Amino acid sequence: MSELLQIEGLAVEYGSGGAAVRALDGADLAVRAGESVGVVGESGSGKSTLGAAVGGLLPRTARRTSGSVRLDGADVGELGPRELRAVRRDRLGFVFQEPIGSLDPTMRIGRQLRSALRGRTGGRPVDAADLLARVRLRDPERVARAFPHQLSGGMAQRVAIAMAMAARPELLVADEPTAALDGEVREEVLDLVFALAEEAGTAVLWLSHDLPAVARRCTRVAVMYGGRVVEAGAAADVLGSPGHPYTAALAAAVPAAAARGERLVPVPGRPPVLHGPAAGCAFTDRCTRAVDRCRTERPARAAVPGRDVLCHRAGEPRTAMTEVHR
Ligand SMILES: Nc1ncnc2c1ncn2[C@@H]1O[C@H](COP(=O)(O)OP(=O)(O)OP(=O)(O)O)[C@@H](O)[C@H]1O
Repeated sequence: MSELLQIEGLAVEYGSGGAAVRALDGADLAVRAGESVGVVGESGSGKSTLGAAVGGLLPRTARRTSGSVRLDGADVGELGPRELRAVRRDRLGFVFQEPIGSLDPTMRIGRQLRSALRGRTGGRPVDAADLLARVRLRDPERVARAFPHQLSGGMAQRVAIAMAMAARPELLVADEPTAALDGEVREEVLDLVFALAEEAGTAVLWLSHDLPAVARRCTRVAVMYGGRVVEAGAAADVLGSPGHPYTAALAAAVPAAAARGERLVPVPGRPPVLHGPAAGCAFTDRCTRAVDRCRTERPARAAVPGRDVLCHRAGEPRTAMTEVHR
């Protein structure tokens, strides 16, 4: 399968001068057509910046300092505003944490759907109620007549999903789409996202804090730390036998481990805020396996079968890696 999305060595900084925050520090990620990839990491690891860069949606204060984001081989960063708008309209869909933010408070939902989808349905007229029914909203006619403030969070997110998926995009970027929702609604909304994506053959890039939830729904997982993807591979492999000490720590902190009587071990310390390229591995200060070179030498992709791991010690036996955090 060919890569639909290919991110290579992507570095993005917010602001300028010595105070600039380096949100991405050479991130690599590939997504194939139709597959679902979960990107997990603590707050500040760079997930949202990565997602925004995919659609050329970075704010004005952000600057790409190196690397590339390619969609079917074309560098998104090199596109002019018009081409970029066309890519976003025809090939990409976005769903964010706060659906209300992507809806116009002054316009009824039906009208917003029609206006957002004008020119995106291959000449077919936009049937707002039908689109709303497809995201399993009850009484879609009534929802179409409603204003955004009249909807619950879950309903508004379904509307946002309807907008994002109506043109059957090749790639849906879902940035914590359920973080603001309650447990049951959260699962329903996630079910919906993945069902619609599967039906349309849409690849999903899901940015999340929740490693086990991602492992349940995604074929592949990418773990971010300090603005880099430190481990990527098949979901079951990455969670089942982590190759990076940070992934091992995240996996060990999963509540299911507690249910089995194992001790939960959070990662002591805080993630870094970078003001330039990390000299070595950004996880060094929190890593119980760090050696001298971790501090001074940036880890390159290690040769671990079936996955990409950025760790100087990745070639060592996995059992030793997981024991550390138990
Ligand atoms: N608009 C901005 N201006 C300045 N710094 C920013 C901006 N957006 C993000 N950052 C910084 O960039 C780094 C990466 O943030 P980002 O939001 O991409 O991470 P994240 O993993 O998505 O976090 P969260 O899960 O909290 O959304 C952080 O240090 C953050 O403070």
